[in-house]
Amino acid sequence: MTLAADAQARLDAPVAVAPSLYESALQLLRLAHVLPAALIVPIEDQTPPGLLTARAANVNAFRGERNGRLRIVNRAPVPLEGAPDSEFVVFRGGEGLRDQVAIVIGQPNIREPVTVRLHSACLTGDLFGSLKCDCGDQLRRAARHMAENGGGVLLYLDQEGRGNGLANKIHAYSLQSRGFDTFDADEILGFEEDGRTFGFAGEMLKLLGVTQIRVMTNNPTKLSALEAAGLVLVSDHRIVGRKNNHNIRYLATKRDRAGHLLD
Ligand SMILES: Nc1nc2c(ncn2[C@@H]2O[C@H](COP(=O)(O)OP(=O)(O)OP(=O)(O)O)[C@@H](O)[C@H]2O)c(=O)[nH]1
Ligand SMILES: [Zn+2]
Repeated sequence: MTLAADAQARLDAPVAVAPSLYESALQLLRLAHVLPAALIVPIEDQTPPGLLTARAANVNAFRGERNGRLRIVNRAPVPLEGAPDSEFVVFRGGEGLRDQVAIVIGQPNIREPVTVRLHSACLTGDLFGSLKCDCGDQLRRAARHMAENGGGVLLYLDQEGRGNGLANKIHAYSLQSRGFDTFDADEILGFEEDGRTFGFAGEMLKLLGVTQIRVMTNNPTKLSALEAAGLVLVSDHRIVGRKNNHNIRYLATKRDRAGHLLD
């Protein structure tokens, strides 16, 4: 909490390896999209009445377990501008019980390699065209590319703010307005460099019958996660948004610190 309240405090803050129980507590808070700051109070005897309890092992296993429970709950055609032959497929039962969406654009042949994009939600960029990132351009360009090139599957993942949630992303933006870069701002708030996982996205593709993929991304972590989920990666290609004065540092930071394949 001190670190979040005073960004400068991190410079000489003592750092120690956290015991695994503490890590589980932080993981629980991250899953709940609140600041990962926990007050640890040992309980001597019995658990006081009225206190919710969760086992550390269950918290640690939560993400992996939930992937196996994903299922399609609804699907319907939704014509999109530039991609009129589109269908929204909603999945439920995964991580955090959040609904996830696959948009099937055109009529991709699922027996052949299918063009796919895993797009992490970005309210500011996707909906309002924020100039701070490249998300809105990437989303629309991916949909258009699929519509014009034999179709594809666009996974719109409920991972706002690289999985930290909207409130924490805007908190991070307030730190960025004081000069911190995108990853340092998250670190000050107590988040990992990038806490997203993509295994469940692989499960979504498999539930749609997709086995071979051409992936539109600059993020190598997405490629390895999809391969680890059992999909055959046939090719990948870059998907870029327009550069401007507001996002140029963000794009360079992703390239230099997170290995994104951006020139
Ligand atoms: N925490 C945090 N999240 C951000 C920030 N800017 C954008 N995001 C989120 O980052 C996610 C997109 O991640 P990016 O790093 O832009 O791209 P990517 O998904 O890793 O890779 P691509 O497939 O190449 O687009 C979205 O969920 C955005 O809401 C930021 O400064 N802080
Ligand atoms: Zn964005």
